[in-house]
Amino acid sequence: MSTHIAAAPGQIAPIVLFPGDPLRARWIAETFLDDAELYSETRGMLGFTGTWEGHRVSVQGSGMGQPSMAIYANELFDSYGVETIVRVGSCGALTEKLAVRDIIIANGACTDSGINRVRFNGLDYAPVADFPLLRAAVEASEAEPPASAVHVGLLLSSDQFYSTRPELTEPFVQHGVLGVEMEAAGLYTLAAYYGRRALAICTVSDHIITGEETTAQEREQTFGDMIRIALRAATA
Ligand SMILES: Nc1nc2c(nc(Br)n2[C@@H]2O[C@H](CO)[C@@H](O)[C@H]2O)c(=O)[nH]1
Repeated sequence: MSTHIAAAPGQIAPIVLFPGDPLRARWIAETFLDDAELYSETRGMLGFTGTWEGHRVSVQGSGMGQPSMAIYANELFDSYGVETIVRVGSCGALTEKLAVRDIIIANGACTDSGINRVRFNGLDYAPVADFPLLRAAVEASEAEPPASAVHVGLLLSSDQFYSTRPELTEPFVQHGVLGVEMEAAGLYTLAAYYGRRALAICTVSDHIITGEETTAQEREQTFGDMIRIALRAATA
């Protein structure tokens, strides 16, 4: 057991899919994993382990924002020896190059969070994905193209959902950042610290520029495509 995850040693697989929403973790476990078993529901943040095409895979909710995500990622890496974490989440599109339902495979993640400022004493670290995992995800998306477009690019992991200074995202957009969410940069930093593998794949569920949003049915379809990419990449 760890402070926030009630799993016994060995109950969590080396590969973990990491959605923000615990109910999405349940949906992934029920939809994609055989013999899925609940290993933790501490504070309602659900975690399951099952098998996918013969590989043991776990699904753990991370919660929203880098502080919550970091609690679970630290314990997955440090207390349970997890090797690979793939964040499978949603984000908002920051550019009209993307449409809602598109999928972003994040090669890196910028952040406005204090979490890395503290960690690097005010200097700028570059949180990046594990390259072999990134490459495998791109290859999986090419081998079995999803219904929507796939983009490889940067995310902005913001600490604010209700931004008090929306104009501050402008420089990020001008430097090619594709979407905004709240967890990837912290995950990439922790994976590097522990010498493990991490990747973030996000579906665009809202559009910051156009205000467009996806329907629940569209979200489910696109989310399924993303999970298939994540599973193929993590088990390649
Ligand atoms: N900051 C931010 N986070 C977003 C946005 N759209 C989505 Br989905 N998210 C993600 O969804 C949750 C907030 O609804 C967080 O976990 C974020 O990662 C957005 O437009 N902005």
